Amino acid sequence: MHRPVDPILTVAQMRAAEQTLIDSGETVWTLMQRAGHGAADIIWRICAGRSVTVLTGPGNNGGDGYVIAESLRRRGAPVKVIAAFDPKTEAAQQARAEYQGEFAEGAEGEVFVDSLFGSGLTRGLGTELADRVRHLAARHRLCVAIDLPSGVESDHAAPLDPDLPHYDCTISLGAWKCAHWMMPAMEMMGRRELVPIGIGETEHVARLFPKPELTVPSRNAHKYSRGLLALVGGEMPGAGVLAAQAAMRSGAGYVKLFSDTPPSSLPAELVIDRSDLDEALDDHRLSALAIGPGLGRSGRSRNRLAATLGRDVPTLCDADALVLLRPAMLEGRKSPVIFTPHAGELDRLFTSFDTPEGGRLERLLSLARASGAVIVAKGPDTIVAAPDGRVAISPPAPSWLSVAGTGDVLAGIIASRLATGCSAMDAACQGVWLHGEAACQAGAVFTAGELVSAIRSAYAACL
Ligand SMILES: NC(=O)C1=CN([C@@H]2O[C@H](COP(=O)(O)OP(=O)(O)OC[C@H]3O[C@@H](n4cnc5c(N)ncnc54)[C@H](OP(=O)(O)O)[C@@H]3O)[C@@H](O)[C@H]2O)[C@@H](O)CC1
Ligand SMILES: Nc1ncnc2c1ncn2[C@@H]1O[C@H](COP(=O)(O)OP(=O)(O)O)[C@@H](O)[C@H]1O
Repeated sequence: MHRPVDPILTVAQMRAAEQTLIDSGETVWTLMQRAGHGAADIIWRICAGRSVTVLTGPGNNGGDGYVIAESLRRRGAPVKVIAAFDPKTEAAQQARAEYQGEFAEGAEGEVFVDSLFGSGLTRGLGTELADRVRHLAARHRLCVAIDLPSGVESDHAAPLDPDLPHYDCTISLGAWKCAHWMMPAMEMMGRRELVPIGIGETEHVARLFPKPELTVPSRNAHKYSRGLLALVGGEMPGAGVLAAQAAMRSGAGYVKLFSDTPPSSLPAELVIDRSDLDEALDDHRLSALAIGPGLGRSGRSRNRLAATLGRDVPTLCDADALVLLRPAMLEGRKSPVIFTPHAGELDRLFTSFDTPEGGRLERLLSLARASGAVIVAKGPDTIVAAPDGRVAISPPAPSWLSVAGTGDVLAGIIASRLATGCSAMDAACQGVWLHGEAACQAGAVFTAGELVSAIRSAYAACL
């Protein structure tokens, strides 16, 4: 992936980025103007002449609200401001002074703009303010949050009060923040819009990963040059077959299943190697291995995992492999490893690798460093963390993925990308993206098998 991708900043990183702009000659006022006018452009399109109520707070987020209100007023939109606080910062006071429109105490209308608190939130709203926000949200047809919904602590993506409203649109100012893309807060955001305010390349905690750019096989490609992937099966080989079917559609030229007890019905193109695992693993042409789907948790399964990880070949571990995995099994390895845990498997990995408590991103990075593996933390907000400190967050995938077997499909896709020669980080990001896109293409209520069928069109969309 070579395209520039969107950085995601912590609140401290956002402040540092704003300070860099101020050091280069901008002022908070000019930045607020840029942010407010950019947000007003979006709200103007949303309100389409309908009445707008802007709730303002004491800080610069409130200041943005006044800039938005004045900008909409000048264009002829019916606007009212509800000032929950007097402005405290210089820029917010200036914005308040320039606003020439109406004020109200309470209002009903079409569009509610929440400009109460943004990244400066230091505590929960408390009953009175939270009630006020809920009440206003309920009395307007559309709700728009400026920068962040009020009451959301951004770095941990945490709503600090119960039952805060869900918004139709959240307009992020300057750069994305963690809460825009991480659960549980991301659920409240609605459509996300970003207003640039001139922030350049900056220190960031994570990136939002973009659509991968895949290529057609070279003219002289053959099955081995495109990558030989072996899925190491176990006690329940059906899951391995599902992963293999996904892998066969995700780039690798040759996919084998190492299993001495394969299911009776198999796709004709899937090659089964029933020989002793050590013998099968001796193939020097193997470009990647994957183990976990259907492995089981017996002593034999543990031995198969140890034998697999004992080969210094890029390897993906999923499902039962993550439960059986012990740090000693990775000793001496030089080739990359990818772990694809769901929340329960992730907790076990934190225990196995003695990962210190901490914020979610911090903890994933600690696990990546301790294990040397790229971690794909699956869920509604899949996060990929690498041992070198890189973190990428997936754009949200359809919740129809919450059905048995879709994790096996993801494991097959990522392992296939790994077999093609991608780095572990690229394989993980490309795989998660293809999986999410396949889910979009599959529509509603699909099975894991139907998701596999949709990989082809997801792949084609990346060529
Ligand atoms: N800086 C820039 O260059 C630009 C910044 N921009 C904008 O600024 C926003 C950040 O502004 P900000 O730092 O002033 O914080 P903001 O969210 O308005 O609130 C802080 C105030 O609220 C108060 N407070 C906090 N929590 C509270 C609670 N629960 N209940 C009650 N009070 C509470 C807190 O007071 P204190 O904690 O001291 O009591 C303080 O007075 C950012 O999101 C973006 O919209 C853009 O204009 C672009 C340029
Ligand atoms: N609510 C959801 N929204 C988006 N993606 C989801 C959701 N629930 C699960 N997924 C995705 O579906 C897959 C489920 O994987 P996993 O839990 O390992 O299932 P299984 O073990 O049954 O194959 C993961 O890729 C996960 O990110």
